[in-house]
Amino acid sequence: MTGSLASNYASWKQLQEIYDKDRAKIVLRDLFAADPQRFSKLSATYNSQSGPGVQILLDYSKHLVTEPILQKLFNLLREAKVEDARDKMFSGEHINTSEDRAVLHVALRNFNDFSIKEEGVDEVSKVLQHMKEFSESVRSGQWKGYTGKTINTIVNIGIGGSDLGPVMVTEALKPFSKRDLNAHFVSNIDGTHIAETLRLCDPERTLFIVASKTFTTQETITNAESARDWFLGFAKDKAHVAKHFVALSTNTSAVTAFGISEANMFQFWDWVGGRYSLWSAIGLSIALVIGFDNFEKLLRGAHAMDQHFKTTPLEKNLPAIMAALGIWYNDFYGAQTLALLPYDQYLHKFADYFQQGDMESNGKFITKNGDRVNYQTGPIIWGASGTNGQHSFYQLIHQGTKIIPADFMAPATSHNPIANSKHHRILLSNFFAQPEALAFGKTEEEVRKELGQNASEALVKSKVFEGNRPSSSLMFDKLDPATLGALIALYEHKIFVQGVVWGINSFDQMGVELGKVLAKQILAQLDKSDDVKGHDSSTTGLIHWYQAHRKE
Ligand SMILES: O=P(O)(O)OC[C@H]1O[C@H](O)[C@@H](O)[C@@H](O)[C@@H]1O
Repeated sequence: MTGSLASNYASWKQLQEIYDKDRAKIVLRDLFAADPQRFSKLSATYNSQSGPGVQILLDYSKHLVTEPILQKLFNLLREAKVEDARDKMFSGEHINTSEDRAVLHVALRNFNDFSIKEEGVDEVSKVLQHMKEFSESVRSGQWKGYTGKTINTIVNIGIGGSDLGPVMVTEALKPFSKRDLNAHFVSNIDGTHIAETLRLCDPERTLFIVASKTFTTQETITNAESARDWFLGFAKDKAHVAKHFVALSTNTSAVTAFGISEANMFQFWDWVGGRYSLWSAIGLSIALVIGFDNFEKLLRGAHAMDQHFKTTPLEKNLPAIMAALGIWYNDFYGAQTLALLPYDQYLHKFADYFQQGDMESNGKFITKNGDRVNYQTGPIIWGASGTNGQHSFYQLIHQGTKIIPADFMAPATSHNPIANSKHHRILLSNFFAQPEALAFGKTEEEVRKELGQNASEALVKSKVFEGNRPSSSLMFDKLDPATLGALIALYEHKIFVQGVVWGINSFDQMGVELGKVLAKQILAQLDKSDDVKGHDSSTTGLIHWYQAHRKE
């Protein structure tokens, strides 16, 4: 079986030929010199067609592409039937084939716009209403803890998709937050995480949000049980749990078995993937922190990007353009990674968030048909906010031996225009300078001119920047809820398009399961050295060393 492999497409083969034959000719200095219109040709502006107005500029002119290459990349998307797959997703077809599920995070932010027939979709607005009422009652002080005090701290207990989205979004939208409501996020099973968080909490004024799609995740359930034990150490009476614990889940029976009543449960559905769930009840901590109206703006911003993705021809479709460029580097240039580099401190968790979003979605070597791919699939996602990264890893991006495509992003206006916007102007000058330096570098001739005749050969060589290092630049007005919603949806759909081209299922996560199963087996063997069975000598040796050294 090789029918499902992307490398069989005619356009893939043509792209390979171009790469093999012409890549030495793809030089950004020359391409820009030859065409003064390159920026206007290879940039696109997104204007939201609904919801709060959002504009995003995508400049992709500093990429190692020509117009014919781009055309071939769009041909590839068409050959892979991206538009067809997109329509299937939006109509609720079970495109998550291995789990026989629809993929409908778009339905969570749809506001009854597209017609989608799938069980649960008609309950979305009811859950949103529940989230609205609950978040308003906590924020207004109407909701009281067991001693009649208002809530001043929320603790979201969840991991993976039930943690990273709320963490990233609440950080990104801090300017919209209720500053006197503390928000903490506990994810790691390491007892240090919950212990250090509980030190910051007053049991009379803390609300725990247990966020787990399955409600069986070992880390989350263990952390939630420890939080409940800690709480009952003060409150004593189990009846008080109802005032301090709520659950976000698809699993009603497990939630009630934990002791949280159905009235305090916020439901979602199996067609919401964990890493696509911040739009669902999993976003409750977001609604609590920024208020429901802002949460709704986040959803509306994402929905407007959904409309763009659904209706815009591929050549002007931002997610499709970004997906196409990613494929060019990943599959032809052999790039291993994609760096996400936001020049906005509020986006400092953006790369962490899309590490799961992209890598859990497209880190697959088997196609939906069961073929092993003979090309690269999802990239390694990493990054940090600017300008911090410049003082750490940018050296390698500029002068290292690897090609590292990067997405730079920045707002035109800062939420904190302190010192007369001096900080923001310095920040943005870096945001403009880095992609320029990466693309155009510094030639030997330029270095010699700068250093003068007496400079040693070695010094001259060490200061040469080859350039031709590709990047996108994304700009938006100001980081507000709708803009963030649009940005997240943009990357979600980029991931989707790439998954379709590679022929993989971007919506299961079988790879996460093996580690979980093995850890459970080992947990049962940790007490006695004789119980340690069925492992290789390395694993056995490590467990024995732990057993000989532990002090508790
Ligand atoms: O919300 P849950 O069910 O606790 O899952 C949390 C996480 O578990 C696993 O790591 C994966 O399945 C992730 O996709 C998921 O986000």
